[in-house]
Amino acid sequence: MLPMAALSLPPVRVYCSGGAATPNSSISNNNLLGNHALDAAHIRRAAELADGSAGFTSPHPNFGCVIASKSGKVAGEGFLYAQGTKPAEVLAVDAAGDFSRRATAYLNMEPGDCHGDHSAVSALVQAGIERVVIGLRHPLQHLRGNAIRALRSQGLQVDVLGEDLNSKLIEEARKSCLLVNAPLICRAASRVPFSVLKYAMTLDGKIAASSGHAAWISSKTSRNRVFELRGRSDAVIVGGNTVRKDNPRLTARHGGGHMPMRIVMSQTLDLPEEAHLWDTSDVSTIVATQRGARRHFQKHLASKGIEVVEFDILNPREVMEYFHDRGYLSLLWECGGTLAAAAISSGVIHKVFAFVAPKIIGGKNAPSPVGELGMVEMTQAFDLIDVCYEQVGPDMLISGFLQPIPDVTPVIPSVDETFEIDPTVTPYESRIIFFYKTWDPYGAFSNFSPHQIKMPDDSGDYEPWLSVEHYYQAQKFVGVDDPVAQDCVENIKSARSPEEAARIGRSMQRKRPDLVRCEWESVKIEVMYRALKCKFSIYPHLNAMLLSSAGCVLVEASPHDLFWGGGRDGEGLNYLGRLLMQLRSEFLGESPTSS
Ligand SMILES: NC(=O)C1=CN([C@@H]2O[C@H](COP(=O)(O)OP(=O)(O)OC[C@H]3O[C@@H](n4cnc5c(N)ncnc54)[C@H](OP(=O)(O)O)[C@@H]3O)[C@@H](O)[C@H]2O)C=CC1
Ligand SMILES: Nc1c(N[C@@H]2O[C@H](COP(=O)(O)O)[C@@H](O)[C@H]2O)[nH]c(=O)[nH]c1=O
Repeated sequence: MLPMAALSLPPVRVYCSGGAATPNSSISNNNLLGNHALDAAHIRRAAELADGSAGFTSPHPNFGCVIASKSGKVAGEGFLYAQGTKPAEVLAVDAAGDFSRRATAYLNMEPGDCHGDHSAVSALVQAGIERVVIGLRHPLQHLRGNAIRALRSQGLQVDVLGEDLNSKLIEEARKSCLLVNAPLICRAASRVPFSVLKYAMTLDGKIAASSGHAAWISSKTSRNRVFELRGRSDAVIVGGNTVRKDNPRLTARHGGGHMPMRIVMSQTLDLPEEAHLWDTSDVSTIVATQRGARRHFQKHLASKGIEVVEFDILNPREVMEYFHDRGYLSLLWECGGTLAAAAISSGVIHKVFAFVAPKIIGGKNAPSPVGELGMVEMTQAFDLIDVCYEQVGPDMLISGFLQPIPDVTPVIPSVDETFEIDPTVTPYESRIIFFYKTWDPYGAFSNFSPHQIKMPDDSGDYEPWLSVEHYYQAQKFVGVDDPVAQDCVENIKSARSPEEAARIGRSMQRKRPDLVRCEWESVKIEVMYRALKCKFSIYPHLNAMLLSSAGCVLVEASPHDLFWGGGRDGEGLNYLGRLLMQLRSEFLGESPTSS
């Protein structure tokens, strides 16, 4: 896990995703702290907890929860480990047990019950929580205010920082909540993924020698820290020249954690035939290029399993908008100064991590971290915000925001607020319903939504599966007479999140295609249909959501999965959307062909 200094929070480490607090918790003496101080301290702790899965799972909205008894003592804690795992609130009330009665729950962020099952809200209500203190309203428009309203309607007192509670201490606590979900907030407001530019430079401001040699400027300790930063990202990006000069791997070698994808931006596509990035056995690579660039080389990359995405104009903003639509939350730029300058100029970089090594290399033509920005006076320089200084081994790490974390309150009104402004606006009604990420409206249509299903095994006994994705991925290897395939089924089954299940299934399929059952291509649609039918039969609220979409075309907005998804420009087959529509017709008693 990345030390909390990366978020400017106190350096508290969290090792488990749920658990009872130690009896001599430091936040226990109500007499010493005023009410605001106590609220602020517990909210800060919830924010620390929320960061607990960083580096272990792919980036997702971060939730932490602290349950404190009347005396102010911590009775239970929890955090969301991964998308699709138990909500922080459920873990915390479980850990607190009977101490939850009449207790106060502290949440760094309003729960985003995106699947209509309100499990976080229900857990708090059923546990007998009396008061809920919330650090931040949910930044996503379609979720903002829903849980707060639901809790209040159940008679719980809800205090939101900055609305119901105001003071300097509260403001500081709220800041920790903003920091721990900065990627989500920045993404929601700017419609591009949260982007961090990271570089290592010498004391005289060079990122390589004049020859282009750069290994290594920063110390091993700093480079280990970079592995952790990579583990917190959906993808790492470099420019074509860094591939040519460094032949990087860009993997997160921090020990069993989340592995980001690799993205190369190259206009010319004049890239080496062989490169570490073309080895996709552990993690995939996407090359973003100019439309029409070196088609034969595109074919060469495709033959190695590299996805090539063509852009009419290859600039950082277009590329970032594309990856936003593809669901990416957080990206790490590890490019040289040329691409870094283009990215800063187009306003897509939110944060900078600069490792400064106490070395001098000199060199008139040695590259620097940021190329031409067109500024002529020092007064034009960008001032970083919320700057942190930290010594890492012999190096100094300076980090800060290039843009302030947006205040989502006035920018993104809730659905209710929108409706109050313009009653003709019905945000959920459109002829086509796109769904993709589970936190999107209609995210429950995704196979990654955390809804357990029960499916019959070979002998007809019903077995539980944590999600449709778990079941679907495992079916690829079921019945194959090889211990590796059988292990893989078990690993998928016990994967903690749908994303992890997908990663295990896809990577095994890529590495060992011989272990995939031979009839898979002809049965996979049927497998998916049965799993979906179970999911939408056993959860009444999902069934209602599906039926409420009658009349709308359902499209899984996956730009890269051209079989189950709709593709970037509608070129995908959208089999997931089709199956859901078929199922909807079946539930409505219409003939499946009518949809
Ligand atoms: N110390 C450190 O932290 C780091 C050091 N380095 C060092 O930096 C040097 C490379 O620096 P640099 O040449 O700046 O490398 P970049 O990573 O910035 O690559 C530049 C390339 O990015 C591609 N590109 C795609 N779109 C754009 C765009 N819109 N604007 C600009 N470029 C675009 C082009 O590739 P194409 O030509 O293929 O079309 C361009 O040549 C190497 O010596 C490397 O070792 C690199 C990264 C980090
Ligand atoms: N030289 C340099 C860095 N360079 C960055 O790291 C990449 C190499 O990554 P990998 O192949 O995974 O080890 C390289 O292409 C460039 O993006 N990073 C640092 O933290 N410190 C350093 O001194």
